[in-house]
This record gives sequence, structure tokens and C-alpha cells, in this order.
Amino acid sequence: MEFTKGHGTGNDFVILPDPDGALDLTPGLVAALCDRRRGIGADGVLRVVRAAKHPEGAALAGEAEWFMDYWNADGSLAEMCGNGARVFVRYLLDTGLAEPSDAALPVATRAGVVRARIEGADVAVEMRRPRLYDASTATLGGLTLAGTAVDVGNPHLVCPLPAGLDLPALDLGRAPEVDAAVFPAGVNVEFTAPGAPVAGADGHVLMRVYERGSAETLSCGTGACAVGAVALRDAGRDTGVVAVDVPGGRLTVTVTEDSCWLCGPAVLVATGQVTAKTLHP
Ligand SMILES: N[C@@H](CCC[C@H](N)C(=O)O)C(=O)O
Repeated sequence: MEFTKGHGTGNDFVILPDPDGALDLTPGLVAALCDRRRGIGADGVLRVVRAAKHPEGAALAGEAEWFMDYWNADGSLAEMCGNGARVFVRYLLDTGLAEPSDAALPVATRAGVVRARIEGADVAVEMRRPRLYDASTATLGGLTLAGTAVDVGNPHLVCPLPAGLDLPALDLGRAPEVDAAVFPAGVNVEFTAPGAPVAGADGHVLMRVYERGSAETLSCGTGACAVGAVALRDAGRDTGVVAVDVPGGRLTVTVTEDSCWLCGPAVLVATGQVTAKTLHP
């Protein structure tokens, strides 16, 4: 099996080219590939498959040639992955599966079609506008934090830390406890603190994330979009630009009237061959 390894602000992926949807990708194989000691190691898998050849992509084949079949490291599926979409587009362009053009490149996902463009060394992806829909809480150890539930195609809970709590000191070694009635399918939880003003941005937020299906990661693109939307709401704004600093770097989130752009670096670092048999004892 041929693979490429890539990342966006340290959110890393094993990319599997499978244009015709021939690969028997299972939760067990995904978890084995993502294992950081016994496999290649990653936060998730991106299968690159023609939309027409994937049961969940076929309906979108008229709008996008490629379907991003995204899997979390534990072998679960997710609707959307913002950094994954940016890395996916980098892969399509670098391998010649898509041509660079001035027009935005459409990619089909479980959350619908997203559109991407290259901005210098960065890849920007336009996703749906985050929908803030509820108040809830996350409990970490003995600490319960208030947060806002946000739908970015996948579910998020954004919890700003009260003054006096140190973001780097949070222990994200275990999953935060959340309200299963609000998040029946689980949730990605973002913890935030205010950042110093950044030129050209309406807001600046520092973020750490505990991802559903992948534990703590160095970055989460949809999470950054959720965080950006909450920061704008808290500043009394509907639209604007927010710089979101994650442990893996900086993402720029631009919330417009009807969509959300996520921009940042997307890098391919290695290619190789892996044998499913070796991964599966
Ligand atoms: N890291 C991703 C989000 C991946 C999916 C998430 N863990 C979920 O289960 O919803 C991103 O960059 O958005």
C-alpha cells in the first residue's frame, strides 16, 4: 500500500491514494496505521478516492472529482477535517491529480463540498459558517468550564478559560467529560485564552484541543473555525478575521456572512510503502 505523510500545523495524516475505491479500509487498519509506535503514526487517515467511486461521495461527484474519506486515529469516521482538507488539496496538487488554477478547487467531504485555494505557501479552505447552537460544559479533573457548542460540519465545544487559569498547564492527557445529551456523537473540545493583538486580525486566540477519536492534537482546523466564531461573537461581531495560535503554529480564520475560510501551512513530508499484514499481527 502506497502512502504519503503530511501535516497542517502539526495535525498529521497518513494519506492513502485509492482513486478507484479498491482499498479495504477498516477501523482496525486505520488505527494500526495511526499507531505512533507500531505503525506510521498520525492523528488521522485521508483516503484520496474519486467521489464517484465512494458511496458517500457519489452524490457530490457532479460538483467535485475527489472525495476526502477522513478517519480519526481510533478508526472512527468524522464528517469534516479542516486541516485534513488543506493537506488533501496539497496532495492533489503536488501529485498532479488536480491542476493549479485561479478557480477554487472543490473537494467533496461528508459535510458537503468545500473549496480550496493556494495562498503563497499556505492552503486555504472555505467551509460552512460555524453555527453556535447551545451552551454546555466540559469537566477536566475537578474543573468544570462553561462553553459554547458549535457545528462546523463536525461538533465542537469551545471553552474559554477563566482569568487566572493557565492554558499550557491544562492536563489534556484524558478526555474532558461532556454532556452526552448535547453531544450524542461525541465532540471535539477546544480550550482557549486571549492572545495579544495581531496586525490585520480582529481577534487573536490561543487554543488547545482534545479531539474526538484522536485525543490531544497539535492543531484542529474546524476547531480553530469554531474558536474564531466564538471570539467574534464575544467581541460583538458577526464577521471578521481571527488569528488562532495552536501548539503546532498559526491558523487564520475568516468568518464571512455565509462561510468560513481556514488558512495555514499544509506540508507533505514523506512517501513510502506499508504492508497491512505487517501492521496486523
Ligand atoms: N483535526 C481535524 C478534525 C478531525 C475530526 C475530529 N476529530 C472529529 O471527530 O470531528 C480538523 O483539522 O478539523
